[in-house]
Amino acid sequence: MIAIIGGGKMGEALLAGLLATGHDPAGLLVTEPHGPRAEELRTTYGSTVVPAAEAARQADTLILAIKPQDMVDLLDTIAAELRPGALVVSIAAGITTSLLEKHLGAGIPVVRAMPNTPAVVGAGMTAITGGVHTTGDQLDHAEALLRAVGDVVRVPERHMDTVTALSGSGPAYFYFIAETMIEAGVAMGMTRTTAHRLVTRTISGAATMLDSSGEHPVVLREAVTSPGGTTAAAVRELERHGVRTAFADAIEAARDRSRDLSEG
Ligand SMILES: NC(=O)C1=CN([C@@H]2O[C@H](COP(=O)(O)OP(=O)(O)OC[C@H]3O[C@@H](n4cnc5c(N)ncnc54)[C@H](OP(=O)(O)O)[C@@H]3O)[C@@H](O)[C@H]2O)C=CC1
Ligand SMILES: O=C(O)[C@@H]1CCC=N1
Repeated sequence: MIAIIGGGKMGEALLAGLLATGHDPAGLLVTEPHGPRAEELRTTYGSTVVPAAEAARQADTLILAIKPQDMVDLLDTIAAELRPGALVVSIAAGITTSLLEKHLGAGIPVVRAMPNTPAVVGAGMTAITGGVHTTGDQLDHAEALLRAVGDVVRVPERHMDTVTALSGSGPAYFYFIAETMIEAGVAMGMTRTTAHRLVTRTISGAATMLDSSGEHPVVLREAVTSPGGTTAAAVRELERHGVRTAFADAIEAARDRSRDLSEG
């Protein structure tokens, strides 16, 4: 039995992704304290919604998908209820394996994972790292579970805050770019529907090409940049406005915020 504790944005993305890839709804429990939200998850996914302590008593694998700020209270609630041998996977930004271990008690195997919302369409990117009591088989199990909703990499824990800044928050940066490009098209007189289609397909086409070609993005960008042409004019404006530095600073800020979250 798998329990997803926290039926918010990311908990739902994992739930939807696992169900879409053939997980039996009867083998999935959800914990969600907010009544209307719990009802929505019941009706949309046929989920069984139970309190956290009950989920801990029943599940072999618990996925903790609550806010980092709520984590310590939840760990203290479930610690005494866990089934022997249960694996606890936290997807909370900034929450370290040592904090999980400290509150869950001696010997509990934990995995710190950082997924992203494209998991909902099976195109997630997740990084995982194990705690001191986690065996290779348990890490394999967590990887197999998350692989159902996308790609998975293993990283040393010291990189998890950087992962959070790159791929955890990453989809938001692309939605921000998409939003900005669509608005630019609308400002130039194009219909919102057409601008949306042009931008969406351009982003997904560029991402597919980047992924499948294995080329460095600079090579692909140069292929778009005709001498004396439109792209060169656009890129010069991006550089003039410091967009490269803005991205680097934004990603560092996300990394630093992830570090802060482990301090409560
Ligand atoms: N959103 C994203 O793209 C990603 C998020 N994450 C991580 O996932 C976690 C959840 O984020 P997100 O889904 O965005 O946040 P949300 O606020 O959408 O979801 C959190 C959910 O957990 C519920 N909750 C709060 N306390 C408990 C509890 N004790 N037991 C069970 N459920 C509880 C909340 O209910 P209520 O609102 O009533 O408090 C809410 O529905 C965070 O730790 C975040 O760092 C990781 C990767 C990507
Ligand atoms: O914004 C956040 O804190 C979470 C973690 C990564 C993506 N969303």
